[in-house]
Amino acid sequence: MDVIFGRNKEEHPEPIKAEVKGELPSWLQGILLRNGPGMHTVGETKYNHWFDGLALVHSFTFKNGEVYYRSKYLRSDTYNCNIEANRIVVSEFGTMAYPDPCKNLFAKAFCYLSHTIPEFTDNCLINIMKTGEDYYATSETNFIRKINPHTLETLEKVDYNKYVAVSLATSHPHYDSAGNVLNMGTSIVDKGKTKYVIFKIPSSVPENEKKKSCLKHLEVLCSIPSQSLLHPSYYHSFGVTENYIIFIEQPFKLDILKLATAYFRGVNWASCLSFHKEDKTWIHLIDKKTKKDISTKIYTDAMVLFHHVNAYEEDGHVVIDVISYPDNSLYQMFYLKNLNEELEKNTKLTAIPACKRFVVPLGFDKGAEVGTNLVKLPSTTATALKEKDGNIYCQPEMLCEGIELPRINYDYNGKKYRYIYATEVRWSPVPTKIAKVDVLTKKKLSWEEEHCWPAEPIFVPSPDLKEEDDGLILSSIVTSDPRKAPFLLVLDAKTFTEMARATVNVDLHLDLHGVFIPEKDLNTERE
Ligand SMILES: CC1=C(/C=C/C(C)=C/C=C/C(C)=C/C=C/C=C(C)/C=C/C=C(C)/C=C/C2=C(C)CCCC2(C)C)C(C)(C)CCC1
Ligand SMILES: [Fe+2]
Repeated sequence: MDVIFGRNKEEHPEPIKAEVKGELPSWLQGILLRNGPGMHTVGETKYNHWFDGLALVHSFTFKNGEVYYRSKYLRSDTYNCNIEANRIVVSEFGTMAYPDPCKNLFAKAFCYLSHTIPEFTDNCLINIMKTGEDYYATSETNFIRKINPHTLETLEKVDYNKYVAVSLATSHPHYDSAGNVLNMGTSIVDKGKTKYVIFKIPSSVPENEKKKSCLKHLEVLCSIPSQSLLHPSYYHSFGVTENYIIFIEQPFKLDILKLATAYFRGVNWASCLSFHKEDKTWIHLIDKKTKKDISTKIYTDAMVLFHHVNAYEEDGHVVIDVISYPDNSLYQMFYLKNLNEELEKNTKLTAIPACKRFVVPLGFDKGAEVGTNLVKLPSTTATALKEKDGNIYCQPEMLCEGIELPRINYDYNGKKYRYIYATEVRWSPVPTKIAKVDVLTKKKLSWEEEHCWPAEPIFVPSPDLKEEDDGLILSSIVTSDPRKAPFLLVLDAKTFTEMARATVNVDLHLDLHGVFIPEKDLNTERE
């Protein structure tokens, strides 16, 4: 399995024509742009964790029935410094790096404080974000990197901190119908406070500032104080509905004192995160109009979640669908020392990922008796019990087990919806299938093929979309058999049958997330 997780991948910056089998609809024109780790060894040094690898951005361009593949390492400051030194000199989440291994601790500290290496990594390997006409590679630090979506060339480095005081920000922003970005980040011990900050990046800039970036007009919408100054919660995504922003404050927390001393203690940042199974998970609903958390305190049992699927309002309730775990074993699973030939044995999750639905009642009867289930939606078995102190305790409904990397038809984001597209996983990090889950009937359709490891499936709506699932699914497929070439799979989203595949004879990397950019959104001047 080293072939898939650990081996450095070659970049292919010049377009390679793929061999298309089947029929691609003529309206499918644009670029599927994806991001993920591609290099885990630099010289003699190796990262510890799969999420540490150097960002390799790749794309499939659809043009008049043909498909072209490209890939290019993000030329981040991190990449450039590492390559120049021929060793890992910039720390990542799971790997603490020391620029000169021969130095003693004091010399190392001096080197660190004198900024001979970039302060924090700009190895943006998780996702792609669109702001206005610009595309950025993103991770979870305060740095994002602009890229050219046509050539995959790396452009300027942007520090969120110039516009909003956050040390961490998610790589799963939301977009409203006008294309404005909504994201959130954590401001750590800033002016004596630790808080979660929700901000908006407009999709356009005033006419007289045409050359400037939308980030210059970033606006803080509101913030939620962290329950603890030195132990803010870790989060990887959040949810939105028409009137609310949903933030789940899980008991998977950062320890700020440990983080601040990690470098000198010789441990990685990941070791400064811990799961407190005795704590509660708080569900915050922030009213978009008042910019405040609703007054009732809502919680559920301790859990860990990375991906929100969707959320919506229905008859005075907020419905929140997430992929959850009973602990943080997912992160442990991706340590490279486990991802070898023995992977199925070494990397066992303690529970398979579960897609759960939480339902929060809004305008409930304040005089209801303690112990009453306040959820009145007939379609769900999720409950919300009123407690003595006025808090509400939510218990979810299980929608489906064994799915991760969820996507939806994004036109239904924040609205009542029916279909989830995701990869299927059981106990180990091997994505065996892609699935379409009908949350109404709980029926599942899936696609699988021997030796195929499918990536996150992306839904592309058809131009004459009438129903939610009128469109295509795009998923890049890595193969574990070296005799079988990888390909980009195109499925009919309704029936989940194969429409076409575009095979490329390259060492395709297993990636994380991405976007499909329809031709109309592509600025052809930059080509
Ligand atoms: C802490 C801190 C810091 C740092 C930071 C960092 C460096 C971060 C990074 C981070 C990161 C970098 C993260 C990542 C994450 C990711 C995730 C969370 C993911 C998830 C995923 C999943 C869920 C998966 C899935 C899959 C695949 C991919 C394949 C196979 C199959 C499966 C499905 C399993 C600083 C210094 C600034 C300061 C402050 C604090
Ligand atoms: Fe993610």
